[in-house]
Amino acid sequence: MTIRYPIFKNFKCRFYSTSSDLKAVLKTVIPKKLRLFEHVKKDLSSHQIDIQTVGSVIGGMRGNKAMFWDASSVDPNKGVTFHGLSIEECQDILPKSKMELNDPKSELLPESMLWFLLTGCIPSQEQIDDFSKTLAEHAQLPEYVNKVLDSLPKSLHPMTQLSIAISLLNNESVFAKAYERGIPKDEAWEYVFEDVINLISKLPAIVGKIYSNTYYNGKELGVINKDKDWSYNLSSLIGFTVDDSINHKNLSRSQSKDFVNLVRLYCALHGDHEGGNVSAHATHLVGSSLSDPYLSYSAGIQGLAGPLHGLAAQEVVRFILEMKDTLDGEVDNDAKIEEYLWKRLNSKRVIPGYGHGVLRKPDPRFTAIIKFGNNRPEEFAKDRNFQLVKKLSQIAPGVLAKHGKTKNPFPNVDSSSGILFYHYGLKETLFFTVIFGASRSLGPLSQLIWDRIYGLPIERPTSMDLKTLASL
Ligand SMILES: CC(=O)SCCNC(=O)CCNC(=O)[C@H](O)C(C)(C)COP(=O)(O)OP(=O)(O)OC[C@H]1O[C@@H](n2cnc3c(N)ncnc32)[C@H](O)[C@@H]1OP(=O)(O)O
Ligand SMILES: O=C([O-])CC(=O)C(=O)O
Repeated sequence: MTIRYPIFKNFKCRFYSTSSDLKAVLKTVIPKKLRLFEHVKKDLSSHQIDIQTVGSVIGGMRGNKAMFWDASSVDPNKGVTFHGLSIEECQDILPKSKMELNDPKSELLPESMLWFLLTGCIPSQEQIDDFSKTLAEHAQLPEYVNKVLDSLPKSLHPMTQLSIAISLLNNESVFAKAYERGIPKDEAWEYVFEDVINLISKLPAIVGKIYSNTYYNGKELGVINKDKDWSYNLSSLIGFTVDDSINHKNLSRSQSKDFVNLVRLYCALHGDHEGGNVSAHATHLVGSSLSDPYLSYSAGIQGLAGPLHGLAAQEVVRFILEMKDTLDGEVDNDAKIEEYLWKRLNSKRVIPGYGHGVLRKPDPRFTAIIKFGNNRPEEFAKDRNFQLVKKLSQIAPGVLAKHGKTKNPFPNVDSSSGILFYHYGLKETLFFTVIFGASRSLGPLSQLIWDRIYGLPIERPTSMDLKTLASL
């Protein structure tokens, strides 16, 4: 058995376990983390971190270091790191599909990212092969979830359907049942763990069902293959694989492989972005009242469904397509693009896919996704939408800087991803954020398990009224 130990600086997993049982591996990591947590709680609780300002209280708590989140952090200039590793480092070191080990274009698996986020340990290929199988074995949806999804109007936004499906699964919650029965606080995480794995296992089937119901009259588009990874199965269930789906977009074998790898990359990269973003924060907040993982993540999904957050993924594609029409296909006409952007800004609308609450440089996730397209010139060299996305990333920062409002005129992750899915035939723009919703489960739900391991309290900040603020 090959075991891949972490090779990066400052990154040691002393209690590395070869078990293919994720929970067993997690148990080896817990004691050390708990000791550190106890030290922080006991010895450092009164240490001051930052000065609180009125601007932050009325300004969306921007810059307020008020949350505890362990698996990822976001540097304004460098972007996200996962347990200290950059995107490229994760791409290099996290296990890929066992079927594509020798393919340089094969991407890291979201389940590898989940394992890493949760344990801080780099999983071996064998661990991930087994874990993918476990996820696939639990993928089937209970019949009542299918029935409720079937009963929803096709006009209901796919993100609303997603939050409904996830909420419904609260009926399965072993944590909620155990709590009702009465469990000691320090055992809660074990039930939360089970719910989290069950929920993540079922996301491909939920995504597939919503896609099929909304756009294909409920027709079965593909099946789960228990020997395949989570992203492959998600791709099959929306009809994009050659062997396990109807392949309704007539993708060649190589295009279908690309599509699956795009889903893998997209989902691994969108998995976590520290704790303060709306979807992560909402999941954490709701979970702090001991709502089970299904209810907590459903709240996260409802936050992701806002256009300033995850829904920007859909808004960008619509924006790019509309702009291309207006430009009459002249996607390299800088002057016309600038004019288009100014028209939008002057009508007091945002440029979707640009700006960020934390980042102050181009989002490295944007860059990684553009690289995915650049590495496939046979597909993307002539794709005018892709060309326009790249062109825009050269022109929009100058325009936004001149406009002078946004603190960050650079592209964020949402500005590139959708148009690549679009290229392979996934053209239903309202659906893009649903894939984001499947991926964002990785980080916030891992943190939710740790929230219960640490026994974090209910989140309850204090609010202030205008009169009090005005009198400061
Ligand atoms: C996965 C993700 O969630 S990534 C973000 C996805 N969202 C988008 O792409 C939507 C477009 N972007 C935005 O609306 C913002 O940049 C956000 C929501 C991402 C961040 O918001 P903030 O932290 O408040 O940004 P910032 O402090 O720079 O905002 C200052 C001003 O610039 C404006 N601004 C920020 N970004 C943009 C933009 N892309 N286009 C036009 N104006 C913008 C804000 O609306 C705000 O205007 P106001 O003073 O009239 O209220
Ligand atoms: O960090 C944020 O606020 C938004 C974002 O990019 C994400 O959640 O991925």
